[in-house]
Amino acid sequence: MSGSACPAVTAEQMREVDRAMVEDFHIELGQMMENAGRSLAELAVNTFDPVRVVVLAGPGGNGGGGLVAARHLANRGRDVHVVLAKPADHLGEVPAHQLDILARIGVPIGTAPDPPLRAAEVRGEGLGEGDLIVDTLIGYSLVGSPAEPVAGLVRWANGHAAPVLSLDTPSGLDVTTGVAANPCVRAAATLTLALPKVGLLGSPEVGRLYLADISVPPLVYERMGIEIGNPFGEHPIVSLDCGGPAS
Ligand SMILES: NC(=O)C1=CN([C@@H]2O[C@H](COP(=O)(O)OP(=O)(O)OC[C@H]3O[C@@H](n4cnc5c(N)ncnc54)[C@H](O)[C@@H]3O)[C@@H](O)[C@H]2O)[C@@H](O)CC1
Ligand SMILES: [K+]
Repeated sequence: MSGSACPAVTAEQMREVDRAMVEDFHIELGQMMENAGRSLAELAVNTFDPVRVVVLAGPGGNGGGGLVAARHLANRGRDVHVVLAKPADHLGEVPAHQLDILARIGVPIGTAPDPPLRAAEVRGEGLGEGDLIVDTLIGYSLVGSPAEPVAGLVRWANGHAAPVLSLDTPSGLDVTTGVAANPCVRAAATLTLALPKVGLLGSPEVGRLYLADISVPPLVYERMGIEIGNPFGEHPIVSLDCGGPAS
């Protein structure tokens, strides 16, 4: 599927999709987040095959998807380290549930600025090209330019040789206008959810663009007058460049 052939939506339209999912169809946020995070982990393994992964997680729905991905990556034998942008008590209810699970299964969790991560870097054990940074700091609810401590994590990610995989959008990129804030994550790949967002198409910060199913019933789109066809007819993750299953 080419990016231009697929209908793209604004943040406002995507928010309406998410509202309809929860309120009209009773598909819970946690279900969508599980789909998002599992697909993110799948893409991370299939595309980057990392040994070590640092998951940067914001307090909202985007970060929640990152915490789900962290669980799946740890289950699949990857050395995962989570860095929260805000203290745990700032997380929304559903992301907080995901964090609780991670703590119970023993995934290391730090809060920015993250002393263990910095100590490892001082010892020369910083991330290299074979490792991966997963960016789930801010999604479609970005307002203005990333503020500290998110901004520091964005700069940290951009300063590493390790590639960055972003969820929904590179953090700092406005999904509607396509304007990249300062700072903005420069992703090697971005997995966006349900439908591409207009601001992602053609943006150099996005890298390779993939699309994941979060189980939106066709009726949601029909009611909004959006014709999407059947992008996930063969696979729950598709590349918007080549149209095939992500490999
Ligand atoms: N809402 C939903 O129903 C779903 C959302 N999902 C994911 O959740 C995202 C949307 O979630 P939310 O609406 O909770 O919000 P986000 O996770 O996009 O971000 C909101 C958080 O970012 C902070 N923030 C915003 N602008 C900032 C700035 N300039 N500097 C520093 N912090 C800033 C806000 O204070 C807030 O804590 C989507 O992009 C998608 O990735 C998916 O998990 C699936 C379903
Ligand atoms: K993001």
